[in-house]
Amino acid sequence: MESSGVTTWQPLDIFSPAPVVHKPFALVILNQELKLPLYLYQQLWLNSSFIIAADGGANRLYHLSNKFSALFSNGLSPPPNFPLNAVIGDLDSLLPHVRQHYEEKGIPIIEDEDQYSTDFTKAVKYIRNSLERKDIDIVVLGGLGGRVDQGLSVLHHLYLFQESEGYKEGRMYLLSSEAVTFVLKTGKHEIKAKERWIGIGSDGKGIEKIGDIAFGKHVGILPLKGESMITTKGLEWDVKDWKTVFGGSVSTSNHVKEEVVSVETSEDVLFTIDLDFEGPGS
Ligand SMILES: Nc1ncnc2c1ncn2[C@@H]1O[C@H](COP(=O)(O)OP(=O)(O)OP(=O)(O)O)[C@@H](O)[C@H]1O
Ligand SMILES: Cc1ncc(C[n+]2csc(CCO)c2C)c(N)n1
Repeated sequence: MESSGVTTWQPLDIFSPAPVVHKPFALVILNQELKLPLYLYQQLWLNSSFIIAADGGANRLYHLSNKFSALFSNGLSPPPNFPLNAVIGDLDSLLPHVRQHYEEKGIPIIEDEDQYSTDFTKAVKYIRNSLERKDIDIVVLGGLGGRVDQGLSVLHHLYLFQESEGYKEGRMYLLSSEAVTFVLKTGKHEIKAKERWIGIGSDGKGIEKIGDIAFGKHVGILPLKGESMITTKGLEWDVKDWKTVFGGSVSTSNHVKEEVVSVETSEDVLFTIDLDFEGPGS
């Protein structure tokens, strides 16, 4: 979505029951607790076309499926189904019974012993190496909580995996239960920052329930590689030709003011905005 040199973003569209800007995306499941409500996972699965677990990420998905299936034990509506296309990694975290479960379903378990790349990067490369998915957008389920080296490695690769101009390799979104984070490359960006979706899900009692997902008000814009000059519009503390650099100034805990936030940046920066949701199944 690029018009007149402006890259537009509508990140919450990944949860939309009728996505307007997103084609089906790939999901990568990291080995981090899956804490969103059920209806949001259902919508993410409906909106995605390829789902890869990075090693122990498969344990998390297995646990999620079991947790929600338990809610559906009265048989009034079918339990949620979270299909998986492959598990990849050095497989030191994949639990034996989880491995057996997915093997019995015929899901490929791909062992890659490389000790110079993480299981997250193995998963992303696996997606990018498949011809028909080489430029698909990727939503990464996992966050920056947990191990600091892993979190920073994910951020580092969010940058490395999107090196070409114009997001030619596809865009990547890091999705935790708290926030959506993505890389703004050099240039002008407009981000729809006040969206809200009404999600429809089931609670296992045969009743369709409704939950809401929206962005919260908190925004951070952080330099990724050296210093960057940024100009923003639509935030409570807007800046103009402002130098951001670690060791100098960074914009954290800023607040969204307008429907659309615009950011112009001289170098790639990270944009993060928090999530606000309610509804059944969490
Ligand atoms: N404690 C953690 N904190 C943050 N992220 C994590 C953590 N553990 C795993 N991840 C993410 O999930 C991916 C899959 O995790 P995995 O189950 O393979 O754990 P690992 O063996 O410690 O990871 P790796 O082999 O990639 O170093 C990792 O590559 C990483 O991106
Ligand atoms: C300088 C350097 N530091 C750390 C590692 C270790 N390492 C990096 S990624 C990875 C895979 C984890 O599944 C491992 C073990 C290395 N090879 N080289």
